Amino acid sequence: MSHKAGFVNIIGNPNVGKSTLMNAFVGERLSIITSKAQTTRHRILGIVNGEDFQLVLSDTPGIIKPAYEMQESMMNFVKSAFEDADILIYMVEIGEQDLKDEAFFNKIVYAKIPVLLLLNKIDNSNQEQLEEQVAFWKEKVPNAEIFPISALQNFNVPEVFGRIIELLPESPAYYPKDQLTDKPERFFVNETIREKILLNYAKEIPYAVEIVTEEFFEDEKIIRIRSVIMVERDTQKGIIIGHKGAALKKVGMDARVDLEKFFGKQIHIELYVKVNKNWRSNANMLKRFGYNQ
Ligand SMILES: Nc1nc2c(ncn2[C@@H]2O[C@H](COP(=O)(O)OP(=O)(O)OP(=O)(O)O)[C@@H](O)[C@H]2O)c(=O)[nH]1
Repeated sequence: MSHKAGFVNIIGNPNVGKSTLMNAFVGERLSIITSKAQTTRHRILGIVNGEDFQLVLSDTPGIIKPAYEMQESMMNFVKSAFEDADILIYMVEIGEQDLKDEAFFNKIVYAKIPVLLLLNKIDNSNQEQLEEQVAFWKEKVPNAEIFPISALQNFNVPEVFGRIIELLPESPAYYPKDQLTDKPERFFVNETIREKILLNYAKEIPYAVEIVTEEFFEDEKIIRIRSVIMVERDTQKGIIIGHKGAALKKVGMDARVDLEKFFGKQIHIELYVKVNKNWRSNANMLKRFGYNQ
């Protein structure tokens, strides 16, 4: 049986309905994971698995609200939104006229991947307004397929989903399907730790790590987590640990704050650092998320 898989990047201003769309997709489909966890350059909104497909939806927060000061980082975000994805979803809401950033907007117009423009919240509009808006966006983004939708009311959402599946390239799954549905918590933990490493260290380090959560034990009150941060070289191990362990401790504390919010429970987290020269070659499935820089 042939299998399709790919990355769909959703961009759009805050509050246009990205999370609601994800939920609508889930309502339609099988297994799913949602998180606000951040990968290197994308925030994964969810993964939708079917027997013969896997759809990884992410957004690129840096685009709309530049959270990173360095110009270079911004450029990476820009690049990744258009080059790492197989399909680009540009989500707008009724009444919206433009992306705030004109240069960015032009990128959408010249994107080399298929662009689906979702005009959301049409339950808030009438026929006349809708027609006017569709005409407006057709002119603005001639390369896009336009779908008026209501993510909230699931209007036209199955059609969008079907079109995405059609457009997905033939590919094996990027994430192991059952493992993910079995142990999504570990995945969130890994991505949260990864994010904290990204924020706390100089640029070279984050790309050289892989996180493995070896223990995730939950009882009524507390979640106990033990994770290993794998690096390629001894020098990197030293940097991650830091003077008297201070740097690693900071990563653990920062991660704990986020994880407590996410899981709504007290978290106890232990972090270890190990040197494993070959992790990179074992991490194929994660390459597309920027591990291969
Ligand atoms: N009327 C209407 N409201 C919607 C629709 N889709 C989303 N909303 C509402 O719009 C608000 C924002 O929706 P979210 O899904 O959180 O938007 P988002 O793009 O994920 O927001 P950020 O995470 O801030 O970027 C919520 O109050 C939703 O209920 C829709 O189709 N119709």
